[in-house]
Amino acid sequence: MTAAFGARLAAAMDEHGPLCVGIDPHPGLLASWGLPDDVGGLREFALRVVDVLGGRVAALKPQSALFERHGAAGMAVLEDVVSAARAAGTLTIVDAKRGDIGSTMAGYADAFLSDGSPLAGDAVTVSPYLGFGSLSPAADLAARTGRGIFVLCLTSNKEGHEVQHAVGSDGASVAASVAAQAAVLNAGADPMGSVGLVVGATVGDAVRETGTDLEAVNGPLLAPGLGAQGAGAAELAKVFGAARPRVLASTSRAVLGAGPDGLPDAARTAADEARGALRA
Ligand SMILES: O=c1ccn([C@@H]2O[C@H](COP(=O)(O)O)[C@@H](O)[C@H]2O)c(=O)[nH]1
Repeated sequence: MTAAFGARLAAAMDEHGPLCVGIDPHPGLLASWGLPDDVGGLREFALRVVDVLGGRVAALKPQSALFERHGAAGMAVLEDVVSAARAAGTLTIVDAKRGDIGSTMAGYADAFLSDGSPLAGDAVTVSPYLGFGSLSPAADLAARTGRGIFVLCLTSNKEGHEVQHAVGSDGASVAASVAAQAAVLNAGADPMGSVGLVVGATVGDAVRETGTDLEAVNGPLLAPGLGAQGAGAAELAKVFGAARPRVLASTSRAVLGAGPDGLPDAARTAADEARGALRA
């Protein structure tokens, strides 16, 4: 039986440091790598990232949107990325941000979390804005297959504020409520559970302002926003406070922009910065 995602991610972070590199094949990045913005360019770019960084970072995070924009052939490349990363022994978090009513969520869960699905990496990002309970099919299937989910909690974009800081009739903010429900699913897991949260490194004081208890979550905290979105080591340390040991810092364009030859150094520097910032 495969070990639970939380345990596998904790081991990968111990071995490689707390860095996840996003595979975001933006048209501008393809151009800067001298590649065409077509499915051939996409394939070369994405598989090169896996080839160079596989076995060097805790996780890779392919951004589904940038594969989907190439249609079915782009999705086939995403499947190849997941498979190549698995062969390299590197965890993948497919950043697809899926969320729907429970019956449809079961379909997304099958696609991204079931054994034998070519799109199933080790974890997938999901959106709780149809209600946290609507994610149950994904949380249940992830638990059964040793995979994980990352639930959007405090996203790195400024527009997330209007939804995530809103306060419900119980007096709790939406973000705090998402975190509390993740904590229930992770209760008792050791070294940590497989239900993670997405909390941007750019969110400033939002954790405190929303009363979100990240320490209680007992799951991984995926922190995008480093580099291209403006956050650095200082922001990372400040946002997460005492929850730092469970943070998986994530960066895409800032590392990918170094080009294929510069990738190893850029990833190493980013990993060192994240490790320094998150050392408790
Ligand atoms: O709150 C969130 C959730 C997800 N993301 C994703 O992470 C990467 C960030 O890319 P950069 O190039 O490092 O800015 C991208 O795929 C986003 O969709 C996020 O940024 N914020």
